[in-house]
Amino acid sequence: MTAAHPPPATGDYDTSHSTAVRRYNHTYGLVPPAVESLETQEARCLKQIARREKPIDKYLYLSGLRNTNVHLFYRLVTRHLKDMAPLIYTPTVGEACLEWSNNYVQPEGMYISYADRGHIASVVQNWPEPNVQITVVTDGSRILGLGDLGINGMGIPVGKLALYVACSGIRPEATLPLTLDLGTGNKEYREDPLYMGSRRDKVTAEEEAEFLDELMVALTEKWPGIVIQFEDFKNPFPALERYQGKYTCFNDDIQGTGAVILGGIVSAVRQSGTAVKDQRAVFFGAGSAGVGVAKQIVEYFMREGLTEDEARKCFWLVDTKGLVTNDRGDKLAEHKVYFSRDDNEGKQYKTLEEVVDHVQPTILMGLSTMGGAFTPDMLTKMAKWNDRPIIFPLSNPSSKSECTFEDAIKYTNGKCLFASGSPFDDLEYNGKILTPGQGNNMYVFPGIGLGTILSQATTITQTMIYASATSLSHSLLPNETSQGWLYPEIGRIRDVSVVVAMGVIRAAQKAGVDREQSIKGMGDEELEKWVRAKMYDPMEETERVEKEVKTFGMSNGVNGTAKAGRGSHL
Ligand SMILES: NC(=O)C1=CN([C@@H]2O[C@H](COP(=O)(O)OP(=O)(O)OC[C@H]3O[C@@H](n4cnc5c(N)ncnc54)[C@H](O)[C@@H]3O)[C@@H](O)[C@H]2O)C=CC1
Ligand SMILES: CC(=O)C(=O)O
Ligand SMILES: [Mg+2]
Repeated sequence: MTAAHPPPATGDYDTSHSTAVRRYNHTYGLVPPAVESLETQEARCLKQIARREKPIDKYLYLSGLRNTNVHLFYRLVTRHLKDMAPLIYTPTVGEACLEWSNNYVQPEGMYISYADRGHIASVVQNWPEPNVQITVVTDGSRILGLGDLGINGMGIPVGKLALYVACSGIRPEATLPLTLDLGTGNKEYREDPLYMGSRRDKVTAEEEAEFLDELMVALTEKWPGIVIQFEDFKNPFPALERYQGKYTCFNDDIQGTGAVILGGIVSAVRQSGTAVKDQRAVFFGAGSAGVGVAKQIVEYFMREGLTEDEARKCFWLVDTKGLVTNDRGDKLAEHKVYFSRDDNEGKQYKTLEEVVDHVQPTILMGLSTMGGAFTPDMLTKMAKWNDRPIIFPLSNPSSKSECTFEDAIKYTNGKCLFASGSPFDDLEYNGKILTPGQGNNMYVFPGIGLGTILSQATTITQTMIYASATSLSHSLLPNETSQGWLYPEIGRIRDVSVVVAMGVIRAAQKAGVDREQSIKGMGDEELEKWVRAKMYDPMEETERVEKEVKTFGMSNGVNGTAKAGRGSHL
């Protein structure tokens, strides 16, 4: 390659490109001669996936595909999302993270180490894509329910951003998977010769805060307006508080999860037949997700007419030490204080069983990382106390789910309203096929990101997050509602993301944090068209490049240098 001809990007190797495009991109002769239809390409991929037995091998094949033919990867994922999401996201991404250093083949994102402090900006400069619009950043300290995986957590930013591209049409090259190498509390990794992160213990909270301050400046100076999504940090509350009014950022585990579960709970409460004021929710897990979800539902209960105190009192949070109470004797982490109970009359409830018996809840929510914690006995009791108990085992991946769909149905005699964080298969029960809901933030974060980018919002307000939840609940189609579904069919997620993005845009406009002037006066129909037109569609990519090369190539001669097909992370 000469300096005048930068090396082809992965999108340029697409076998659907015509000879003219291949000549233009200097890939002629670098791929097999046949010019293939999208159907032929897809058939080959599906065959290769089917040939592999283990989900992790399918994951590795798909990673390879994304890195060699990015648009084909996204064509496959968008057209087969129900089958592909469990492979590129939870549960398989959990296994991919556990084995990240062992399976490493190629760079797929950016790593910034604690040793880089003082010159983070210069590391950020190395990212080869000029127009990044969104990043998902983790320090790997709480990857799904799998604990501190250090830099092996990179699978999560990569997976979440793949969903951004597939589900809300953000262009692949506008995404930056970012993993902070701040040490790991995982001794096994630190001693593993193949582990690819720093072999030091986790930095302190103060050291991390200082590091993040520098990172936020570096990211926003390089890419003004960049949306920053915090993901899978062990204690993300302080950073969210510090940055949410200052940068265009949100925390997916607190806010995205809060919104997605709120979206499902609105339908579940309606179907449960129990009035909002009579709802009693036991939350197993009082961390980022537990508190984030509970707070979001408090807001909903208040909009339904309860006072804040009445709404707050509908929640009983349980952590490793039992029911969170004022007089438990330990110093509560700040984020738990809001829900701490004062009506326990001096009695402490140490286990989930005790709390469940004490409260007799209408809602049982699991965000604890404790697989199997919802026992048959608890599920049976939930069905005894309620016509339609709400059972949401939300921990990921599947091995951490507080119960399976099968157990929830079996022990509640098919009565429960169910959603889990990771997918479960449909189930036949009493001659009927039952479909489980997937209460996973993947239903909202793509729309939150897209709406924020398109409205050019300066910050992501609580009203924008709330709007994502209500938009999600409104996105259910009549045939989905009539079957009692709590979440839309997963294959429709691109349409759902449009609805969510529109809700987010409207909320940004109302809050006055938007900067995109051209859409201010648009009605809903016009706005929807505008949003859809802005979305990357991998199905149209071949044609788009073809046209671009025809126009651009002719005016620049055959050896043009525009990277018409660029689209990889790197
Ligand atoms: N479905 C979804 O969209 C989402 C699911 N999650 C899942 O929720 C789980 C928790 O995530 P975070 O809240 O961010 O983690 P976290 O570490 O902030 O909180 C975990 C909570 O569970 C409690 N816990 C842990 N072990 C326990 C035990 N043996 N007994 C009682 N309580 C116990 C901890 O005390 C803590 O309150 C993870 O599995 C994660 O994958 C998180 C975000 C989104
Ligand atoms: C889904 C997600 O964000 C989590 O499990 O952490
Ligand atoms: Mg997460």
